[in-house]
Amino acid sequence: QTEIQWWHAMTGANNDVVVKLAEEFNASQREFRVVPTYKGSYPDTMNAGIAAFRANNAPHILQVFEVGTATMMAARGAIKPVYQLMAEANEPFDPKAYLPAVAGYYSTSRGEMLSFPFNSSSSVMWYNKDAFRRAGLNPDQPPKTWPDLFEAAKRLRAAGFDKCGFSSAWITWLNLEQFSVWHNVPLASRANGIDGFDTELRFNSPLHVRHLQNLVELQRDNTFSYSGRTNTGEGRFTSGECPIMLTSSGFYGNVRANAKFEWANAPMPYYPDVAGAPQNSTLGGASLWVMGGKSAAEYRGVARFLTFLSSVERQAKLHTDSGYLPITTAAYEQVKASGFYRANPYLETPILELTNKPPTENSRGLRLGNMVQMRDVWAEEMEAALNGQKTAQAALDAAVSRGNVMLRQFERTVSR
Ligand SMILES: O=P(O)(O)OC[C@H](O)CO
Repeated sequence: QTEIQWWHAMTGANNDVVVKLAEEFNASQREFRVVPTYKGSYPDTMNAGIAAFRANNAPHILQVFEVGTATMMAARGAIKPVYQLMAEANEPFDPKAYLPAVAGYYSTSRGEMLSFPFNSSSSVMWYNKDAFRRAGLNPDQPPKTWPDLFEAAKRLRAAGFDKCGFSSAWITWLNLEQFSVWHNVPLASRANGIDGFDTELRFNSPLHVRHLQNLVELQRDNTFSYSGRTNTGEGRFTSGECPIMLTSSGFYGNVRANAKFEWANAPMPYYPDVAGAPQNSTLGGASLWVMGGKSAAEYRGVARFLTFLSSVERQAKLHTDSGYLPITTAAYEQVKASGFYRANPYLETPILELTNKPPTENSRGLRLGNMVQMRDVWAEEMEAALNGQKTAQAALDAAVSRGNVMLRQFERTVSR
């Protein structure tokens, strides 16, 4: 049997999904064996994959979150483009089968899909309906705007959620990246880097500063409570500590398994005085990158596995089990036709956000080199504001200028 190593970053209910998919594939044929291995958070998994490639012992398949896309795309020798892999192995593969937002994210400007969409998400607002009742808030009318959310969070705090009125996982994803896209303001020039690596960061605008300043002020009495740079703080929602948590739609599996209260989700909030908001959201989650330098037999196995993952039934199930998106049009249509969303409307929230309006230059997506490292710098600066060490303006100015230096470093690396 030829072994196919699959490194991933999924925990809890989503780890179960990954393990089950590998088991099903292994049971469906005898030639190949897919071995999934959890390698830590998204940044850790990506770093482990890159380090292993340098040491000549990369896995065959590496799950990389959306922020690693530009880096992986530029790492030409290190990866085997998926469109090429599938063509060489004579496996059917049609980029047009995917939802346009999904295909666009992982394709070159020539329409070549370089990685395989697996778990695409968008960010939503999860909320605890029981907590809303306790605070005298209508559980069927979640806040739509940031000012409404702040008011609701104050009421929740006063009703006993004194450690956390609301919180956000992935601080930069929700409060800089999706925030910019949702408000149709640039995170960076050149369509957020999609039109070229010669892009400059733009998120120190008055709107961005106002939002961070609001978080800083609300944090003084725990109306807002910081939950870190990745998704490790999400458990504060399921434990009941934070009654509102902004994070991925892919949190669904863990919410369903662990929350002991009635819950729902709703679209991300927006500032109502921003013309055109809400715009549309952009893609989160991850895709599968096939690593370079493997044998023809191994690549045949990888291609077979990707075909296995492409079945409409399997994609529909991945969506309804995990809250990640139905990434193909066929899977979405199948789930819609089954009436599933009538009973589970919260699984459609991220799709409605993504397709809320036709995308603009500011909302097609993001493609920034060195973004994994940049996110740490952005978060560090936001933390400095939240800790009272810097003003919101100074923090975002520093995040932008430090980030621009990293963008120029990346540009020099790719043009070499
Ligand atoms: O929790 P996920 O898998 O939807 O990922 C969230 C963000 O996209 C990470 O950058």
